[in-house]
Amino acid sequence: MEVNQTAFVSPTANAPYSFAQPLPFIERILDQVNFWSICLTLLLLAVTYDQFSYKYQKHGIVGPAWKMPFIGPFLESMRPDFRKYQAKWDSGELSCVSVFHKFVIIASTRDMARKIFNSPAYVKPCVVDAAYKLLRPTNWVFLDGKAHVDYRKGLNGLFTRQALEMYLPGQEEVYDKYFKEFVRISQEEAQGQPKAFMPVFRELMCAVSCRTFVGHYMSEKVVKKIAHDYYLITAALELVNFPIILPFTKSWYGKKAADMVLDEFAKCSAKAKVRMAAGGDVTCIMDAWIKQMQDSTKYRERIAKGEEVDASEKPPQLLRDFTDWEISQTIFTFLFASQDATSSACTWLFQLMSDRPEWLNKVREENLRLRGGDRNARFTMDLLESMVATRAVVKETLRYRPPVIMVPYLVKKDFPVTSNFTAKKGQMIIPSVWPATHDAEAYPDPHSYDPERWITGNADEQVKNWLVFGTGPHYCLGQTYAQMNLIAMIGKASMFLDWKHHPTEQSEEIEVFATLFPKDHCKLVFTDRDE
Ligand code: HEM
Repeated sequence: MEVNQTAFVSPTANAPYSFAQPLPFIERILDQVNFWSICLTLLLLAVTYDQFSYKYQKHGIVGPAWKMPFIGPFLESMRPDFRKYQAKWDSGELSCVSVFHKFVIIASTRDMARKIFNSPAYVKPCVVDAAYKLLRPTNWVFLDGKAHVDYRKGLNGLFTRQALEMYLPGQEEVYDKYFKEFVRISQEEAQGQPKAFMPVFRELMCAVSCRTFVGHYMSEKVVKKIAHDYYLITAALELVNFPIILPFTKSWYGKKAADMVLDEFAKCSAKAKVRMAAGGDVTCIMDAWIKQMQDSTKYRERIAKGEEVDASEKPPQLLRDFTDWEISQTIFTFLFASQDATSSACTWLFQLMSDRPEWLNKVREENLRLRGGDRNARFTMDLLESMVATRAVVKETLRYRPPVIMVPYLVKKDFPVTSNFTAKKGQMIIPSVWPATHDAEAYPDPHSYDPERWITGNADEQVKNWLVFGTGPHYCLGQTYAQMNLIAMIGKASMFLDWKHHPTEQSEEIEVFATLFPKDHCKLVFTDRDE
């Protein structure tokens, strides 16, 4: 055959080609393949992978045998049930759940919790999933190692005894106003009937925090708006959220509320800078911080000019200048850290004091006695620090109903938690607080409320179990402030108010709304107390 070498065809390409015939059974399968069967197969493979990955990660610790495909107990975590947490703590010193892509390890015992709090080489706080989005990933609380230690050092000066004393008048002003409001709400709005006061306490705590953090730079109207919208932020704080923020979901509303709060704090910062530069006195945390920055700048300028500056004039911490936005982010972490925890403690305190009138009487007697019988004598640190019964009542409330029951951490490198279990990088690991504060060895009869253990007992010696404010490099920065504030509040309330708790079947049941609250939200009636 003659081959035309100039033709654009190749003999092989032109050759008739026939597919090899598949085996009959493969032919039958191929006949049945369609879009849906491919999808179903992929889904089954993904479910199998999800289950096996969970089983593999769980190796060596307690947890459900299988997980609900992909979402795990996500729906349950949207309605947290305290009894389920308790069941988890009781199930073993390490247990687990897997929600979406996140494998979560729960450490129950005191020693296991302490080990995690004190292992900064392996873990760093992650608060909860949504926190990165609300507080912003650049926020200082997510700093790690030396960067965190250095940043925190710059904030320590805001919580010294001397600094806390300067914030007391602002706090007292808020209590004066809100105690009148409690009586008005009970008598006018509720017409003398029991009313759930938990939302009012949340507003009170938000107002106290805002006054302490940003003084009078924020109007009362804005404080009320923040107190109201803060609910949306708390509601967004589920342990693990849907991975992206979808419009009109809790995370979406929470983020909008957080943006509003950040904007307001940034405005306060701008105002505080002007006032402090003009020589204003320190009335709040923002003032104290900005003053330190401005003092540092002045000191540096003097040194740069070659001036001889006496060592005593050097500010205790030399700070750089922070922008309004940076200041706002940091002040927001204070509100974020305090709002739910102090509201929880405040609600339980009012409930417990009414239910234990013998302790309320001791608090009242102590507060009047230490003020020389004059209930109008103002707060001082000396006064607050000299209270024995009032301190015991606050400490016992925090032990009996620790507001923060667990603190989520992120594993940043493989962490050999026990000899047969290693938490893997990227997993969440959660030291628990509740079991440590309800440990019968440290606190005999742990489920009874007994402030006496802080007076004649040895509760103060149980430092290893006192995890209410965490421990390790991230322990609560505001712990002294928080306790002093609660002592001041309940002491003053005892002298100016009478209140009656109307218990319901749910008063002793615990609701988890980021922190712990009585399920019926604490039904009270307030009346004025005569001198
Ligand atoms: C009863 C009230 C409070 C409780 C029970 C509480 C509890 C806690 C706990 C358990 C932690 C985690 C500690 C850790 O990971 O080791 C924490 C951290 C923190 N708390 Fe509090 N807190 C309270 C009030 C406050 C207040 C009023 C402020 C601020 C004024 C505050 C500021 C902070 C900050 C900034 C952190 C993070 C510290 C860091 O990462 O270095 N807290 N708190």
